[in-house]
Amino acid sequence: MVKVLISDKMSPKAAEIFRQRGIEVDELTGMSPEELKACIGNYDGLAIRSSTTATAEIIEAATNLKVIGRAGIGVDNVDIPAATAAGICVMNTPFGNAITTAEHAIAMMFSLSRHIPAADASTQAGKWEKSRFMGVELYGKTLGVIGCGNIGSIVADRAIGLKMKVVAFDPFLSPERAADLGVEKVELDDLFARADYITLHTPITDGTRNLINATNIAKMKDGVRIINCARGGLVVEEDLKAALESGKVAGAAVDVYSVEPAKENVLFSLENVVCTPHLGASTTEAQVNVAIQVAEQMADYLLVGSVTNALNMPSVTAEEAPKLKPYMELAKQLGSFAGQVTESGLKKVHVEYEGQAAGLNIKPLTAIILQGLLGPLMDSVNMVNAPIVAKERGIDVMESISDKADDYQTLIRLTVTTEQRSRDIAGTLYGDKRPRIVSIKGINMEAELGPHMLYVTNRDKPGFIGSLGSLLGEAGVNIATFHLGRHEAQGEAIALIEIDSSLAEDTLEKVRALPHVEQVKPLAF
Ligand SMILES: NC(=O)c1ccc[n+]([C@@H]2O[C@H](COP(=O)([O-])OP(=O)(O)OC[C@H]3O[C@@H](n4cnc5c(N)ncnc54)[C@H](O)[C@@H]3O)[C@@H](O)[C@H]2O)c1
Ligand SMILES: O=C(O)[C@H](O)COP(=O)(O)O
Repeated sequence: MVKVLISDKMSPKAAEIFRQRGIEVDELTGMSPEELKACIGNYDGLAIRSSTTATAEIIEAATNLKVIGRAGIGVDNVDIPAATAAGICVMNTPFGNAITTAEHAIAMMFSLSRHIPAADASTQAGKWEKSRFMGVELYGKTLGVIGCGNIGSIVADRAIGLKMKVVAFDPFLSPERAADLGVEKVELDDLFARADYITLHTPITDGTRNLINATNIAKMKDGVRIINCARGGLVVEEDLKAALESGKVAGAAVDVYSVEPAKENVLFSLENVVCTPHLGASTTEAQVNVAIQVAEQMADYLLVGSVTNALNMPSVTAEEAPKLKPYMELAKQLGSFAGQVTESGLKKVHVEYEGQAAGLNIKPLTAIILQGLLGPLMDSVNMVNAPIVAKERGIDVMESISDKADDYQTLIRLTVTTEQRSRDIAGTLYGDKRPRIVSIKGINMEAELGPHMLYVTNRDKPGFIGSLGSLLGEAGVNIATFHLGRHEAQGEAIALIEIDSSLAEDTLEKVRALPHVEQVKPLAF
């Protein structure tokens, strides 16, 4: 039975959905990394929020893991390259908590402007410090949004509703989208120079880490207020502390920290700082949204093979998954066949999808062809990492589609170019949806591949088939099917033979020694 571990506190909806879909669920929250490492090998899926860190070490121990689902947006707590290398799909729920987080940023902006947390504490302590908590209006102020994606654009929309002027810096924000949102797209230094409030909504990347540092703070307006509901690592906390103490920055509202859980932090106890414990996504609505979404996505992946919101593999809808299934098998066979007969450095791979195959979602099919192709040549290649491995090895991968498939309704043709030669193999599916190989090196044949195959290329001469049959018979090897093809009489010919057991090395040598034989390869599928 498929098993999933929920290792962070999540709406009960997630476990409910897994169980409804016939998946066994354990909810073990608050585990130490050692405890997680000890048990992760039992699970096919891992559902997390931000408290669990899926390190390379955890992933190495996750010998059965197929999917990590993040009930939320940020995946900086998952070692995606390690997951990819291990063939584990990593998915998140990119929209489920966006409104909630944007609302938190707006709430933080108000809290900061009107000192609400400090005023609340003071008032409830019996003081009546009316003059201590003089605030500022948001009306007419300029808000600088850094990162204008899902959350940043909702923040911008709400701020425009509050009659603020919004300027945004985001290298991927198109002028059209900026116009639609009603924001002014600006360069970063311009934003620093103009904003009364700055709110951060980028992921943490090499380009955004430590973005709010002493140098950039110096470019900001005196009395600027900064809101961070994205990731702690965007801010050099010591630099922000110094700027808050000097008054350069009038206030900061902080939901996320460089180290979490933040039991202590240099920003704590400063008069003009408002802090929340990573609450951006913590509303009933958002948590139900992300829990339902992550459980459905993970269950779909584990049970149906559909892929939604994955960060390291192509998407496959639930509707596409059953249609793709037999093609996946065909793609795997084509790739694996080519990989097993390829002996020198791969330079180029061309996959042609013809007829009905041309109408499919071809990305996952190409990925599985590459897995089959590279698998016999290198360790640890899987459908998730195969396209990356191919790119890293400098293998040029080309895909093309054509409505026409000559004699077939549907066809996939794989052409592999090595340092020495080009080889092609094509396959189809008939009504029974079982893959058939219909051409190898341009020689037509029709073969189903079994677990043990023998691939022989030879000159087409009388007597060859008999002597091969006798040799296998004498070696006690039973022939299940025998497929032949040739270019022309006496020309290049191919025999593809399914045998009931693998061949011993000495038998293989005898086959190689038969007259007119050019190449002999045992193949396993
Ligand atoms: N506090 C919370 O609880 C909470 C909740 C949800 C999300 N988040 C954080 O918020 C971040 C943003 O979420 P989102 O859904 O809006 O993501 P998103 O991917 O929709 O938007 C991020 C935007 O940042 C932009 N960007 C990337 N590099 C940039 C750079 N160097 N400078 C400026 N912009 C840059 C991207 O182009 C993109 O438009 C997430 O990565 C996550 O870490 C925090
Ligand atoms: O990236 C996110 O979705 C937020 O940081 C929310 O994190 P959480 O699920 O731990 O609240």
